[in-house]
Amino acid sequence: MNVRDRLESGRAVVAARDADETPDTTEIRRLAEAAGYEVAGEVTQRRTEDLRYNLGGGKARELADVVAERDADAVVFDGELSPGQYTDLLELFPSGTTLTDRYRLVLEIFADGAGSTAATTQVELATLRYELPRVRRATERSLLNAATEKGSPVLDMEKRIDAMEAKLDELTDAAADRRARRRAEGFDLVALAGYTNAGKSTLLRRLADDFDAESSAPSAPSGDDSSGEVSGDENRTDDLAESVTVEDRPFETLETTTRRATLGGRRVLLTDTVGLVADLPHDLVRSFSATLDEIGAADAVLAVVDAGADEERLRRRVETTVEVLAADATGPVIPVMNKVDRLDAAGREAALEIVSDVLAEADVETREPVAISALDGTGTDDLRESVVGALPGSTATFELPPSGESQAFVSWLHERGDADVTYGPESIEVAFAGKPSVVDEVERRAADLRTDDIRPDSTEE
Ligand SMILES: Nc1nc2c(ncn2[C@@H]2O[C@H](COP(=O)(O)OP(=O)(O)OP(=O)(O)O)[C@@H](O)[C@H]2O)c(=O)[nH]1
Ligand SMILES: [Mg+2]
Repeated sequence: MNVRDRLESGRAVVAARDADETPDTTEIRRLAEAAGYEVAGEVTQRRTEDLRYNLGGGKARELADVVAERDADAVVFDGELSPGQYTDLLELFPSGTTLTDRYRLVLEIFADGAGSTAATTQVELATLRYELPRVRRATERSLLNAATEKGSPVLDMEKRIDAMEAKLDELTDAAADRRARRRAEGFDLVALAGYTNAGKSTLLRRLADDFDAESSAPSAPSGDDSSGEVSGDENRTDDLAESVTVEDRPFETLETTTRRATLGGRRVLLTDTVGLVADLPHDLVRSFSATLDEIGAADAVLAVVDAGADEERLRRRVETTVEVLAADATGPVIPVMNKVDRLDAAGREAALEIVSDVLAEADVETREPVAISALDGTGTDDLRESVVGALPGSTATFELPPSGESQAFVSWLHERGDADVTYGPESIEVAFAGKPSVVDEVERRAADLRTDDIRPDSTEE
């Protein structure tokens, strides 16, 4: 879904304030562009927050002048504005100017790009949750007893929020059922998580079975199911309505998407998730529950970071990612340092140090970081190995009688995990490694084939 290519939100002046240093506007500019604004100028200030305007009064008036000079339609503010600051700033600007803070900007991007019911509902819910306290305050100010009065805007919003939460619960339950089904079919679930623009979708394409990583289009035909569902049919993937697009801009991916991958003989479902961004109120992140659910349900999580980012950004982005993972991930986390094609040995070393540093402080179960380039494939074999090592696994060795039935069983084994098969004159010897639940089933089926020589040696990891 690339509605945003056609979207034009007008000309915007970007404003940013930071108490400790001159604000860096790179990210807010890129977010503004992703929301369809043409950035026509910027005003920044280093000072503590002014209660009235957020910026100092003089700076706020300077901002108004720049808006007029540049003939801008909008101001994009890098931060969260209180309802009062929002109103007072707007009053300074030429009439007709719109004002968007960081939070609303992200909501705008999502509102413009969200396609599926779940994503649209999540955006609407996040917007309502954001507006509710503001409307409540405004209503209180106008002396309406909003909470009790029938038909009041507050009551109305509360009802809509309840309805949307119920709708989302249903969708969430359906997604959970789907994951349970996939697990029962022997799939491991792996989620790709990380800061926006880190290269998650590029990596998904690199690892998935049905993509040629070099091409920009999926190699399998598109179906019309946008739910992220993967077909139970062994041979094809049915969820390609949303193509996995890669773009050098924040929030290119606005929905979770799942693809099939085979890693070390294991059948894995890889889920690409919505990117994270720093400095958003927690409940907005919470609103994108599909992403958090996928992270929470995954047997392993790949935490993708752009290792090419400068030190300060890298640290901030890893911190943002780790914060979310610490709250939601239950499986082991593999830090993936992507884009190392942009770094020399010293750069890689420096990036590794920062990543390890942040991870050491974090309350998550992590594995060794793996350095890769999703773009040129460097390190992706190591990553595959690391993922397989992080997945819950056990092994079993057994012999089968040389029969047609055993043959069919062996083909089945190859689809369920890593089967090492040796054909002898009297028997077929098999060493199998895979998901514990699959290994249990394998042992049962092998026993049914009347082998009397089953020697399971379970090695839980
Ligand atoms: N040099 C280099 N660029 C990369 C690599 N991986 C991804 N990129 C580029 O980084 C940009 C973002 O890649 P995406 O895969 O869209 O990133 P994402 O994490 O899915 O981003 P969102 O969906 O926006 O959160 C694109 O321009 C990619 O071509 C890499 O290994 N090396
Ligand atoms: Mg993406």
